[in-house]
Amino acid sequence: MFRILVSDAISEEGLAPLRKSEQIEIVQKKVTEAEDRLHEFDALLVRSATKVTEELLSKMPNLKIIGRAGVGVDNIDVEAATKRGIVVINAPNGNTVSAAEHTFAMMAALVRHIPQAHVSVKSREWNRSAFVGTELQGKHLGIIGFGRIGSEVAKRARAFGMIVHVYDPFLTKERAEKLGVSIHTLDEVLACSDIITVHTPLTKETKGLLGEKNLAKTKKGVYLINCARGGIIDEKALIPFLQSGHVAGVALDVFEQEPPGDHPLFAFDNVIVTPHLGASTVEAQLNVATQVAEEVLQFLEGKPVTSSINLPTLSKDVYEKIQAFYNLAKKMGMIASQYMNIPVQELSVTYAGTVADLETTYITRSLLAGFLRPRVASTVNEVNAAMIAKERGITYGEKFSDETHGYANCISLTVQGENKTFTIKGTHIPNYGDRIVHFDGFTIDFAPEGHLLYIQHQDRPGMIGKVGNILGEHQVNIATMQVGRQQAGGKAIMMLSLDKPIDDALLQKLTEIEDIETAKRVEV
Ligand SMILES: NC(=O)c1ccc[n+]([C@@H]2O[C@H](COP(=O)([O-])OP(=O)(O)OC[C@H]3O[C@@H](n4cnc5c(N)ncnc54)[C@H](O)[C@@H]3O)[C@@H](O)[C@H]2O)c1
Ligand SMILES: O=C(O)[C@H](O)COP(=O)(O)O
Repeated sequence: MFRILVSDAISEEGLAPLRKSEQIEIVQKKVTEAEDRLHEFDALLVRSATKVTEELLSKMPNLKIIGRAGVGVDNIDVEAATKRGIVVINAPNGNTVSAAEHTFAMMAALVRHIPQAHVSVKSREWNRSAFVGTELQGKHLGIIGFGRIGSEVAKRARAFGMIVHVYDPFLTKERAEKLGVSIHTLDEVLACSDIITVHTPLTKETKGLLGEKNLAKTKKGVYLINCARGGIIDEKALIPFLQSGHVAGVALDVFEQEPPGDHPLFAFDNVIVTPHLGASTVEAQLNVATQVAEEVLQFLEGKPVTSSINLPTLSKDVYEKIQAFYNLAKKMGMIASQYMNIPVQELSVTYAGTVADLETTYITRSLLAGFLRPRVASTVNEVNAAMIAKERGITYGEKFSDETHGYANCISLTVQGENKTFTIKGTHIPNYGDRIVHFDGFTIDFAPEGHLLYIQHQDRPGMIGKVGNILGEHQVNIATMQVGRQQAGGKAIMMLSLDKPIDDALLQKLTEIEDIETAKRVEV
């Protein structure tokens, strides 16, 4: 049973595909109300309210995937999740339009004093002169952060006859031209805008972006809007600019602390606020829930997720193309790790032939995960393999070559250990399977699966028989046996596939056969 904890309000209709599956149990509870079952859950679905901390993750040892039904993942300790091999996905575009529309609603409300007029009329006042506003048409709108939402806001601004100025350090000239905006520096946007709206994620760079220094660069009478993340506009720094009238008004949908409680900004009549409603529409919530549900189903079926925060994004057809190599690489990593059971410094993967034209990053991650798995007690997978390798001082890299050794494709792994370098080469033959075709300097041909027994020996008559006899005496059946040698009478190797694993005593017995130099078990 795949157990999912839904700890924030997520659209029931969007979750329907998950509810239909008999393999899935959905529990809708706050994490604080599900303490007794936290250890059971395979998946956790959240919005922005649930804080997915390292501490929470430590209580959820079975967690495999975190689904964020929305964009921002600043409420999730992604690094801690990655370290645990937990994939984090989000719904990057499900609430874009709703957030852009909410931004515009706040903009109109701000410059036309709608909330204040609403309260006044409901208090039986009829004070029309108190709420004279300004038009949006002809005003200069500064957009800081020109991604999905920022660009949707720009479209609406142009429809309102506004002049749009954009600051986004990652915006390419081509995209700016395509979207019909000109790129400005932050200072230019601050200096020329009548209204400034922020649409960046909350990061180290954007936290306090509109703090005292940059607020001082804005036009007197500027209006500010934050429907992105609390803290991008420094709430404390705002106060003197409101007191002096430099800032004519502020619209906040998000806060540094949510809920904000009794906030000093609420003392200002020209600060209008909403409780993080940017994505709170029927449409947005259906979109994000549907997207997350689809991703979780993909994950459950062992297929690649498409909107992962901590994995390379793979489309379905790319995954189908690389899957055979992804599996081969993982097995090669596992074999190399068990064979080279010594500390290693570097893994070098070379791709040749048809595999070289594919998305090899993912294949390499699979190989790395396979290599680390026999060496790490906790979960190791494509999500955390790179982080674990770095922690263990293992570097890895990819190369490409034309040398396929006569195969249509060839993956070559060279492992650099203390005083030992080991190379293994593998190929995938469609409709036949995976083959290891080179092993530690020997040409050989065996399937990388099952209970393998590697033996290095002197090339003498009768060696194979001696090994076979001892295994037979111990009721260990040989499924396949492949041999390789560098030259007659020299060094040689056997790779046997056994019907069951062998114990230490039998392994020791094999190493005692004359002219046998090494015997190693390898489980794939
Ligand atoms: N209020 C809400 O309910 C609501 C709804 C949806 C999204 N959001 C927030 O809005 C943010 C933006 O959402 P999005 O979908 O447009 O994300 P996005 O990733 O598409 O766009 C973010 C943009 O910010 C830019 N950026 C990053 N760092 C910057 C910096 N230092 N200065 C200027 N620009 C910078 C990026 O280049 C990118 O273009 C999200 O991170 C989320 O926190 C809030
Ligand atoms: O980042 C987002 O998607 C928005 O802030 C929406 O957050 P919510 O899902 O808590 O409404």
